Amino acid sequence: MNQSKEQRILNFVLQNAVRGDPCSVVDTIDKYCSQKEWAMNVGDEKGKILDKTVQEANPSVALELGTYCGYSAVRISRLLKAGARLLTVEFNPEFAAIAKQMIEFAGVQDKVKLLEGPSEEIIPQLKKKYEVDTLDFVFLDHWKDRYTPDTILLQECNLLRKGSVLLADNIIFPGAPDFLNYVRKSPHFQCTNYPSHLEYMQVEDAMEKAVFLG
Ligand SMILES: O=C(NCCc1nnc(-c2ccc3[nH]cnc3c2)[nH]1)c1cc(-c2ccc(F)cc2)cc(O)c1O
Ligand SMILES: [Mg+2]
Repeated sequence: MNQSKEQRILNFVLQNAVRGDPCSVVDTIDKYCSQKEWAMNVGDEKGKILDKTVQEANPSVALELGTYCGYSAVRISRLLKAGARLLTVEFNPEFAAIAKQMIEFAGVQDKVKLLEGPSEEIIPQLKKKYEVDTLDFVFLDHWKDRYTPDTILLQECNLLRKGSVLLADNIIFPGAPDFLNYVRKSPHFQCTNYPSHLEYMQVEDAMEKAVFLG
């Protein structure tokens, strides 16, 4: 049975990156996906916007929706202060299995908890089952038509507090027009747009930051 693209990416990391070094894992995935096979990691150009937003927020508890191979989970967790944690949600069991190995190879498993299942089921469990009070930072990078319902669900579950930072990938490509509409029209969010490019391509893309105002 021939391997999946995600398995090939993991194998390339296991053979070429430095175990326990998150930066080398991130750089090695970028090298593979820019030179060999395109994949939907946030990539280095948008990754730098992600880095700055995470550093500014300096979260104690962060949530990622859409783990995929674990690239942004490794990228985010390498910046977290001691004792801080990232919860990352993945729906697809194959992706989750790859991401688990990627996170362990990078040595960030103590900071990252990978939750397998649909976001609409997991978000309502965060307070009781995963002992979350409120979320300081949320990275939305899952199915683009889930950004809006999940942003509403986060509010309904009282998981956002004044100052919680949402950062959404792919605002232009593949696009999340209803999310953009929702947060920009809402009096509860202060929005900032960050023009960029689709990972590993010269196609226009952007990220949107939406800070919850309470
Ligand atoms: O679909 C994307 N990302 C989503 C993956 C995912 N990984 N996990 C989930 C999940 C996780 C919990 C969920 N709960 C409910 N749905 C869920 C979906 N979704 C995506 C696609 C592209 C893309 C660009 C150009 C193209 F020509 C084709 C594709 C670029 C990107 O940067 C993306 O992020
Ligand atoms: Mg994306």
